[in-house]
Amino acid sequence: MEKDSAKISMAVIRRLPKYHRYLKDLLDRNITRISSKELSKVIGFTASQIRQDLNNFGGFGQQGYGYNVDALYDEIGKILGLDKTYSTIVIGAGNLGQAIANYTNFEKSGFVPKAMFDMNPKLVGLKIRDIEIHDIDTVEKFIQEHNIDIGIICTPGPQAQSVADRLIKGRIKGIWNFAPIDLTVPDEIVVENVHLSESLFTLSFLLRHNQL
Ligand SMILES: NC(=O)c1ccc[n+]([C@@H]2O[C@H](COP(=O)([O-])OP(=O)(O)OC[C@H]3O[C@@H](n4cnc5c(N)ncnc54)[C@H](O)[C@@H]3O)[C@@H](O)[C@H]2O)c1
Repeated sequence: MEKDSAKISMAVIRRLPKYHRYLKDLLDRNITRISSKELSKVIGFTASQIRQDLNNFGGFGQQGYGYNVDALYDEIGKILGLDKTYSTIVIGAGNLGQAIANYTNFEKSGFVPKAMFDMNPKLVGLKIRDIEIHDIDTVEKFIQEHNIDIGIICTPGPQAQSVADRLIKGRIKGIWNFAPIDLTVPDEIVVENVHLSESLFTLSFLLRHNQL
């Protein structure tokens, strides 16, 4: 039986996209069946970790057979919510916002960009691919009228909280935050931060300690 998803640890949830990515790779190589031991070799988690992780969602494996790669890929995709499509908007149409809007792979995974928003009047009215940049003052109305699920914050840090407040007022469901601040949001709003500098500084630490 599937456990209540609220009881599944974030550590397990954070590993699921990696399972999904490796399973896709196996499917691309026409590998349709794999044991937890073999999966462990390719993915780098222990076989017992893999069994434990997947048991959280009902197992999927069969003793003596292993995992059906196709079924497991589909199931993990469903658990991740990738069997649905999401409407997204990008706030901040600068370097990063434009790069995200130009990246068509998110759309292929079901994250459909509906609009961009900026406070700079020189950007308003322009398009990135076919995605129009709107005035930030219209964002709340746009979210409600187009039933937007996810707001992607690509503004500088000092503006990010006020942007998040506007998204929440428009009743956004989730925020993907690229600004280097921790947002304060109500419990029902889901936030996922991508703090690129923290990742870079971790690399810096590893480089430094590698050299000692
Ligand atoms: N560019 C990168 O590779 C990168 C890397 C790491 C982190 N980030 C973070 O991503 C964010 C964006 O970076 P960038 O390089 O794209 O900056 P940028 O200056 O090129 O773009 C920011 C855009 O946000 C707009 N903006 C500012 N305040 C706004 C508001 N209140 N409402 C709507 N729009 C507003 C600006 O007009 C501008 O167009 C920053 O927080 C930055 O720290 C960027």
